[in-house]
Amino acid sequence: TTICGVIFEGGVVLGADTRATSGNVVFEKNCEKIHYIAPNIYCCGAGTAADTENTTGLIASQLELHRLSTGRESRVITSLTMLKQMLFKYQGHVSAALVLGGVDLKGPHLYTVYPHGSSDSLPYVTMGSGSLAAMAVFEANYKDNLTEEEAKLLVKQAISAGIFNDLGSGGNVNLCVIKKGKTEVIKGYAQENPRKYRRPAGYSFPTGTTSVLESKFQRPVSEIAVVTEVVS
Ligand SMILES: C#CCCCC(=O)N[C@@H](Cc1ccccc1)C(=O)N[C@@H](CC(C)C)B(O)O
Repeated sequence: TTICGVIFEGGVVLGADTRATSGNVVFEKNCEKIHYIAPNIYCCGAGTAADTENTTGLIASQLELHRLSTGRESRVITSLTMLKQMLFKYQGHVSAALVLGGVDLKGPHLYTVYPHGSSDSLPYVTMGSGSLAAMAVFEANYKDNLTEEEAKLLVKQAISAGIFNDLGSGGNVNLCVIKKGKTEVIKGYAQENPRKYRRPAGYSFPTGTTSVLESKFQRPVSEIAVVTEVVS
């Protein structure tokens, strides 16, 4: 996996690839790694798919109950505390490495959360097996006060670095742009690995190619038993 996030002048841009692996095999070519936490908070996950999905899903659910109780927009710090306290409780056995981002009344926020429960707050972050390729792009190109378009392009370049240089990453680039009062999930922002040879759309056998002699639903059961005897 290659996941990342960057803070820009109007909010946060999160990015992720779409490959799931099982050893050397591509298990899924187009999977979702940017998870909903709250209307103004999203979270990218690396590690064990089941752990990232269930951890983010549980906190999203708990935050919804919290919003219903307080009547207020969720704060990013609340989701951070809930995520890290759960991961720490499980002493790293829940393998979820997260990039948490959002915008709340205090402004834009971006964090990393590690499987053991530690976290960092930074202007740009990368996680997953492709994080070094992505971080190289950030270290070479990040600057403060990026525009939205600059931020989206930088995140796309960082994820693409993982897609092309890390075997654990691949597929498309998905983005999530979070601003005050507006969140946009962009699936397939970049699709740089098109399928070369698409197999013919369906087979075309003219009707009657294989004539149906009779349907087993018409024959009495006894006859079917006889046929089976002959075969065995
Ligand atoms: C078997 C099986 C399905 C496992 C799918 C599965 O979680 N793959 C993992 C790698 C992994 C981990 C632990 C055990 C096995 C395989 C994977 O692709 N993680 C990516 C992110 C998730 C959200 C898709 B990335 O970090 O590379």
